[in-house]
Amino acid sequence: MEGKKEKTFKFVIVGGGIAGVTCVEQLSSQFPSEDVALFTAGPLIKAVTNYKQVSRTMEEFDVEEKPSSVLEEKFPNLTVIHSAVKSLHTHSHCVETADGRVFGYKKLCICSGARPKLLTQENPNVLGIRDTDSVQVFQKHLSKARRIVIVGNGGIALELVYEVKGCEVIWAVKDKAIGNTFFDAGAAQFLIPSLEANKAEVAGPCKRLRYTMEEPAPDAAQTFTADKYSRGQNPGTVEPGSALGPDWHRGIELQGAEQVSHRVSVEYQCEVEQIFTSEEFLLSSKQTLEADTGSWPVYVQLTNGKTFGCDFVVSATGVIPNTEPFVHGNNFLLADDGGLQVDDHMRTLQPDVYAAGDVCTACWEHSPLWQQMRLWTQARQMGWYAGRCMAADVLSESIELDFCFELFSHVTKFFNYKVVLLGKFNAQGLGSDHELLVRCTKGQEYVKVVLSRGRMVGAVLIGETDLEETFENLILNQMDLTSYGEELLNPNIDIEDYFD
Ligand SMILES: Cc1cc2nc3c(=O)[nH]c(=O)nc-3n(C[C@H](O)[C@H](O)[C@H](O)COP(=O)(O)OP(=O)(O)OC[C@H]3O[C@@H](n4cnc5c(N)ncnc54)[C@H](O)[C@@H]3O)c2cc1C
Ligand SMILES: NC(=O)c1ccc[n+]([C@@H]2O[C@H](COP(=O)([O-])OP(=O)(O)OC[C@H]3O[C@@H](n4cnc5c(N)ncnc54)[C@H](O)[C@@H]3O)[C@@H](O)[C@H]2O)c1
Repeated sequence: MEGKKEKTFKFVIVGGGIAGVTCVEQLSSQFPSEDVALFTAGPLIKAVTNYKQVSRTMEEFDVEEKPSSVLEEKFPNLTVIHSAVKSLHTHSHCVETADGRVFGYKKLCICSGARPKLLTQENPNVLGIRDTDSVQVFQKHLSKARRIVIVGNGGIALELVYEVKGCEVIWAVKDKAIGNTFFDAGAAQFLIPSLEANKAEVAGPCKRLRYTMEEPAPDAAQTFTADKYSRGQNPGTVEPGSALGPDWHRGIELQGAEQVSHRVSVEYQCEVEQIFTSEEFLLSSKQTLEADTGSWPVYVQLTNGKTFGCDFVVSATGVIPNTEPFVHGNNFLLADDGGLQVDDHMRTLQPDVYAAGDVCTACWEHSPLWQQMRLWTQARQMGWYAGRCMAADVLSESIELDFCFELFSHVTKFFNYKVVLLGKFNAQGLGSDHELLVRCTKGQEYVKVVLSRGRMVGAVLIGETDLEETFENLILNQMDLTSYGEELLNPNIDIEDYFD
């Protein structure tokens, strides 16, 4: 470390995403006379607004991207430092920023998020989507594209295959069914017709989290231009911005160069064998191209033997936690997924260093009905709980693991259907020790319940089922449902009244 310590803060939080901002809000309001600092790479922060607890574990909120001055105005004890943290020195309790300044901390919370785990870093035509910058790049490429290949079967791929128009989409998935990260083959079958149909122009009513940006106006067609929100504001930085979130594509023009509305072909059970530039492809041109003539900027060879030329590839293949600046020279434990391991008080292995959100991996013994997924809701919950744990440590108080970690719940939207996931919604970790009850009305709803030893342990609800609160209660109270059998999903029974 080169510089001299400029100042020591009682609390330092790194990262202006949902986890970091929530942690800052918690600490700044609980300790109004202590110095709190937020270090963040970008000029904007993410703020949770209109927060509403809709049931015991489900919550709704909007997310807004705002200038950090909004936070400083709200909390006079907060200083926002717009520089990335370059290194952490846990022995001397200080951090060094990219512009060479050094600051001390008493307690530190790392909320540096994650970045796309790209199939390759080498090819400029392989894109990831994470923050506003990466959407600009994606949008610019898409506007000239006739065909793209999307690889991955999780949240981003599901959103893109539904939203992108004016361009042919080849969707390569490892699994037998689409959307494997979020649901099973039955739900996938329910959703597939939506991919084939022309999208309804106006979104139907749907309760879910909403994501907004300060400008431009909501619902206006949105085209990002290079001078706004761009790296140009932060010359020379390569740090990732905060993750986009729910409804990020709303109002953004995701239009390719063609007039087709929606053309998606799914390649199941395959991975990417190799990616070629056009030059490499010419040199190695032993492969037969699928449905094709002409030349493309990039070629994707899949493990099913097919090779597609396309304008660009979207690597929607998960994330890697941003741990690099913090681990060097320190003794952190990293989990298999690359996250900083934290215990049930969000503490890392290093004294006075906590972590929350996408950068961390929850390594406490989980409740049998909860699992970590790198989601907006969990980033908020972890940031808030980390703040409370830091406060409890300072005040030498004890604190119990928050109730939100008791039951996994996620409310989102795919293919314009409301999707609610509860508990072990995909029977995760249950082996054969479970049974499934399914009710499906084509085009309307898909309801799946996971039962283990007669108790409900998980559910997938697609459509406006209005079953989420009742099922949440049944999962939480672990009532023996054996005697109800399949009646549990009988559409002629008002289940809410039944269990009242
Ligand atoms: C396209 C997309 C759609 C999504 N949709 C949903 C959804 O519908 N529902 C849902 O629940 N979740 C969704 N997610 C996931 C959700 O957005 C993330 O899980 C969540 O935002 C993570 O928040 P975070 O604060 O942990 O990290 P981030 O939002 O990644 O924030 C990290 C912050 O740390 C800063 N930073 C990084 N390194 C440094 C450093 N060295 N020094 C200083 N600052 C640093 C970054 O600039 C950033 O401000 C989506 C994600 C993406 C990418
Ligand atoms: N509505 C939502 O809840 C929502 C929407 C978008 C994104 N997100 C979140 O944003 C983050 C990023 O989204 P994402 O879709 O990239 O991640 P994800 O974790 O949701 O899905 C990653 C997918 O990529 C596949 N994969 C991984 N490596 C691969 C490889 N080498 N080849 C082929 N497939 C591979 C995985 O099997 C998985 O299907 C995630 O944390 C996700 O939960 C959530």
